Amino acid sequence: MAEPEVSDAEKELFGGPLRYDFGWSEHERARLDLTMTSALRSMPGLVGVTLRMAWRADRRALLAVALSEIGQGVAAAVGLLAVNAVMHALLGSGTPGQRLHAVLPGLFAAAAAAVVNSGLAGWSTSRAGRLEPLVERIATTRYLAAAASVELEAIEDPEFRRLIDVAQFGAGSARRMISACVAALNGTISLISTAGVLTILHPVLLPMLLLIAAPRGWGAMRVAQERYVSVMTWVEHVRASRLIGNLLTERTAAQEVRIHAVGPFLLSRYERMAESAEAEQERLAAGKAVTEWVAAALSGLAMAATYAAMYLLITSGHMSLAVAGTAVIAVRSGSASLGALVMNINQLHEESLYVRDHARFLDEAARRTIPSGGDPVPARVGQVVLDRVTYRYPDREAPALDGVSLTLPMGAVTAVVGENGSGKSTLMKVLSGLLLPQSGTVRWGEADVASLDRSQIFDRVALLTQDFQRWPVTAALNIRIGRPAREAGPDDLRPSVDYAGAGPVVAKLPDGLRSLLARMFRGASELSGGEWQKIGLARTHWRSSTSDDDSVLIVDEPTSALDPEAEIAAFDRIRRLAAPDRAVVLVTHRMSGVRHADRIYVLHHGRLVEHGSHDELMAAGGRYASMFDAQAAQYAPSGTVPRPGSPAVADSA
Ligand SMILES: Nc1ncnc2c1ncn2[C@@H]1O[C@H](COP(=O)(O)OP(=O)(O)OP(=O)(O)O)[C@@H](O)[C@H]1O
Repeated sequence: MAEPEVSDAEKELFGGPLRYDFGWSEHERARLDLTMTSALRSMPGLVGVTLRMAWRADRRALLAVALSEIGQGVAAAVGLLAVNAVMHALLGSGTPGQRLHAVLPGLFAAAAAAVVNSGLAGWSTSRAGRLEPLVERIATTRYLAAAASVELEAIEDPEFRRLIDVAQFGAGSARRMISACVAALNGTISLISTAGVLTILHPVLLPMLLLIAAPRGWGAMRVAQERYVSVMTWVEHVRASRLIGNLLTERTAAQEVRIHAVGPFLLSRYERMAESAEAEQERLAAGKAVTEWVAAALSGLAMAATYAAMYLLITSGHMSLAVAGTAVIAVRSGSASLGALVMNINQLHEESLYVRDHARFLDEAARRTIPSGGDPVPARVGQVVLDRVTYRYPDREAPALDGVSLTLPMGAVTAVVGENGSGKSTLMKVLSGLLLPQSGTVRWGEADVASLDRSQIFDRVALLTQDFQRWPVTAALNIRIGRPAREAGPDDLRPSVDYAGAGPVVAKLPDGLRSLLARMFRGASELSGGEWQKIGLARTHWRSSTSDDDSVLIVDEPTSALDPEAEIAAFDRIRRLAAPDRAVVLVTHRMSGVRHADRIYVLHHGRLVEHGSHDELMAAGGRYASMFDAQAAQYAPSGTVPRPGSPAVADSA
């Protein structure tokens, strides 16, 4: 496929034409295979998939739709035959009065057929209107449930993530497939009935009908294909300009947009990118106009040939005037049905690509779902032990954790330190059961996590990470959501609020704990990063305080947004969370926060290189001691630390 001529703005911004790595762009390629025959061949399978989904959703509604569509086809055929009777009566022998009288039964039959037809169409619309949202809801619920229940490893796997992206369009497509199916069924049945009536009237009329409709079908296919080619080549570029446009309105970019004058810069690039996309739209519209004109001309020629043939048949006495009159009406409605049918098959094919992705995602998600069942976790375990644990991310060469062994006794505070990328967060994911090690074991007491019920492991872990979820709900629910199944009113949550030092934060909110913390909604409040961390700490307290069994509390960089005083208080609070039935694990770069831990482990390139108490590690003078000293030096009296940019720094560089 030729690379489109994109604007120079895109080259400047992205270093060349943009290509998104999204699975759904595969479809744009697949759509190009769309030919009349392939679309027709795949039709029964596609209809089957959709019908099965609709059958499971509401079989009565589905049967109603099918019956009403078949009924409409029959009514249309009866209508045509009635028209034929009217024609015969009108053009038959007798006085005008007798002929008018003879017309009446046919007219009544045609009117009755039209009334029945519109009644059935209404019934079909109302039942399809019930099926469509139902099918969409079922498909969406399945998608969301599957996505929420897969292993974390699947969520972090780029391939699977792509499948999640692609499959999200499946539910909407399933809904649209219902209406496309109903329309296709309607088109097929009315075509069959028209074809049947035409064949009864005269055998030559059916091929004539096909000849009239074929150019229009060809035109519809060609316009659709042209559009697909264009979508495929332009989808990334259109999105690129939208991306730039969105940046101008985004809150996160707002400050730089104004102060660095990024606004006018991006706006001019947006305009240039949009202009090149508009030129493509114009080209497409011109092509469409030509194709449609050619199709209409060919169809017109076929129509003229049909009328000429009918003229010859009438003049040679092979066709009556009445049959010819009915045939004119039947040919017009038949060619319209055929054109619509082509469009519907086209749409069915397009939507089915996304429905298939949805099905593929569900299969893959089922394969990667966190297994249910397993042995129960004993209420008392005494300690959690990692024994020579190794974990490597699927898309990485080097292991993130390499033969790590450590023990977390209940009642103790264990700290894990190490430079960026040393494996601390990965260690926490393994510890919490989110990731299973590729070798080595994690044991709760004597039991290996691999044989335990994972949902029970999760139930025993409380997690507070630096990027903990800021849920767009009320402050109370933001705390209660630490254990959402447990009902709690403001009074129940008060100890957690007090524990986290979040009292003043809540007091400032317009409606206390009932205040909504979701900026996008009217009347909602906004918290600062540090205030959110206090809410997070309260949530962790709520979760920990609602468990009686031995558990592990993991806190990963909990104080990064806190001011120095709040940080000291937070570390103190976290230490106090250690209890006879709780092991606390603290991950942080703030060395002052770890010095009081019972035991400190130092990670380096995925390996544990040192462990001991603060005093032992300082005395050993190794990596921990140098990390501690480096941070302590930041707070040394001025003059002993060179200022950035000073000659001393420049000289030593
Ligand atoms: N989802 C992932 N997929 C692939 N590699 C990952 C993933 N998460 C982390 N890694 C890699 O694994 C290694 C350990 O990362 P990890 O996040 O555990 O380090 P960390 O010690 O917590 O770092 P930091 O202090 O910066 O938070 C790093 O090399 C990182 O790039």
